[in-house]
Amino acid sequence: MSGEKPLVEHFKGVNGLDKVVLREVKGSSAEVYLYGGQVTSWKNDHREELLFVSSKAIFKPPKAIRGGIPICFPQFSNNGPLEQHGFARNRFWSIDTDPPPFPTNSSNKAFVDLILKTSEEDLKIWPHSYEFRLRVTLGPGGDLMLTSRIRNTNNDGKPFSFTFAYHTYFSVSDISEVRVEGLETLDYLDNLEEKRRFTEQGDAITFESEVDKIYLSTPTKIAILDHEKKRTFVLRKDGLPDAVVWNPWDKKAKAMADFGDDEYKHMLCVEAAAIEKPITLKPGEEWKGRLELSAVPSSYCSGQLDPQRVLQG
Ligand SMILES: O=P(O)(O)OC[C@H]1O[C@H](O)[C@H](O)[C@@H](O)[C@@H]1O
Repeated sequence: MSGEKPLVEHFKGVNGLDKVVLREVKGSSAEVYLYGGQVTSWKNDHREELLFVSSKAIFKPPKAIRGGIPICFPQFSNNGPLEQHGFARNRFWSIDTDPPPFPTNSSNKAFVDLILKTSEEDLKIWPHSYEFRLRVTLGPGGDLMLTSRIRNTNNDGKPFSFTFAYHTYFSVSDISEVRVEGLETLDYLDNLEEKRRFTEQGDAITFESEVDKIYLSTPTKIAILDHEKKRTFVLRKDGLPDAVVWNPWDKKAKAMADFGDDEYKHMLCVEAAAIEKPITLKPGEEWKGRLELSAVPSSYCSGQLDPQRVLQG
């Protein structure tokens, strides 16, 4: 081991906030802030950043960090009485030193376990006792995997319900060069049309204006093709039937204090989520939601390959 960097290291990040850095021998890495339990960086083995974080992101409570992978829990968006996207993204998580075992691939050695639990303060706004365990793993090939395990620990016998999203901000070369595959022909709720339900028409999804849609009952695999970068992100998910696609475009970008005016050109959110049908847990029950991201150089970005093969392969 001498001379080799450890796979998991603890550092102070922006504003002295604690962060954990995961590395793999070939050079890929990931960073996780305890604030928000939020992944803020994922780099491939060429050390290229794959996630978008705004240059104006505010790393300071109570503001959530703008970019990376914020966790929306126990409420997605404004679909309920809580603050937008719930409170998990602006709470301090802890390192989970003794996580209950769950099946994993033994070749995955770069991982960190975080935990968020009920606090006296949060009981006032969401009167439920829970344990939220998050494992972030960087695979030997540079894949990024997030597993959330949420348990109802109420001792008053009461169930609780929640909605959830991994609000992933992908870094893209130019939004007008990007195509999303896997959501064609699906039904979606349009947040820009009072959450009315529509059916997606036509081919793969491309971008030329603001978009804020919740696609329903989506396949487990979605691809984001970046023609200019010749890179494809493949998103695989489990336990998360919905997928949000969001780009604020120019006007909304200008209205956000923690987002640069032109940054909308270089990001796209595709969010594995459970929104339409909230998850309900009885005391003692646990829910699991998994997201797996990979970034592959894409010769098939040229459109020469059948996208169905890409999605099913
Ligand atoms: O500004 P935030 O609270 O982080 O939300 C950013 C965006 O998140 C999701 O994608 C929602 O669908 C959007 O409606 C919202 O604007």
